[in-house]
Amino acid sequence: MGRTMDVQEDTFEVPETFNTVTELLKQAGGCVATDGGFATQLERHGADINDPLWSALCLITMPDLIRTVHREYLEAGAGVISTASYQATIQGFQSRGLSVKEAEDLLQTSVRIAREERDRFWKEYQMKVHAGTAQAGSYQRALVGASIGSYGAYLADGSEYSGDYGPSMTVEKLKDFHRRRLVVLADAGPDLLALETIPCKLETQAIVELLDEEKLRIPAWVSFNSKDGVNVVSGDSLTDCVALVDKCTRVVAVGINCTPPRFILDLIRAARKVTNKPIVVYPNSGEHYDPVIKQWVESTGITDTDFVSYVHEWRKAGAQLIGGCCRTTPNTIGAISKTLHEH
Ligand code: MET
Ligand SMILES: [Zn+2]
Repeated sequence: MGRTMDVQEDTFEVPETFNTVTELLKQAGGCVATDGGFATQLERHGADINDPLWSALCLITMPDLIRTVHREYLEAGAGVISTASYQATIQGFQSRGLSVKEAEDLLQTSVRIAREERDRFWKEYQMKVHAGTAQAGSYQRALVGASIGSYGAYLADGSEYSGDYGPSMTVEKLKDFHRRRLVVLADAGPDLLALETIPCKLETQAIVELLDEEKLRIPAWVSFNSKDGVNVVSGDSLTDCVALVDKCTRVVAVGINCTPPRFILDLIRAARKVTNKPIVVYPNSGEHYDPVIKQWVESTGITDTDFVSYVHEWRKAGAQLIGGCCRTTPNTIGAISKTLHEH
């Protein structure tokens, strides 16, 4: 009898663990699943987020649903979960009549909820392993990535898919836009800052300068989107953007998100030429987002099975963190996670 079956939850000691991407990848054998479409899954549960705050609206209206979605992705095998803060900005909350303090509290709440769900899930899993009802190694303790959308996501006018911020935009203005949110989210104690759907070089420059200027203790990943498999959506060169990020020691992974799966392989290969940092890819389902009607146009996308058939190629080309973005679900992530465990 090597195991005690009757451990009490309140006395169970969760083993010491890690919180870096490097350790996570080591534990996972070199490649790990991330989560999938967060806003997508809120909508599948019936949340109406057709709103400038998008998924961040649920921080005000349905925090319990945010917990549920995190939980679903953890159960599916996500080794990184991203918070509900993608489109949560102090400016955006203020325009809804909230004070700066209330807005900052909501940003912190997004991290707190994700951490709590991660800790709860991990503790329950450890107890099951201890009791012999779950296999060790089926899950890694997930990292919490504080999601930070681009300036275009805040504008909620589709410019996160065009990268067109107009001729008067500058690096300084973009730094001013991002600065306080980055600091508040980093102070809330996520494992990393997940800068996502970055559409142009100007914003990339702003981000890397800001990460260094603010000397944030929390590392970051920076992820771009593309609509042609060569450049980021603004038309700026992906390799230029990745090379900028590569120089920043606070960046622990770089990648591609919210981009059709068919473009991902070429983008990984291009990125690999200019960085040795771990590559993260979390494509959307391949469906097309129409910013005018603010809807994803169905029937252009691929199924979860098709999606998974790409995973080996992506891994072989150097992707080490693989998940999904808009229109992917816990099913997609479950399938990716299963495939990664088989190899
Ligand atoms: C427009 S990309 C959205 C990324 C965000 N993490 C989400 O899945 O909701
Ligand atoms: Zn997306």
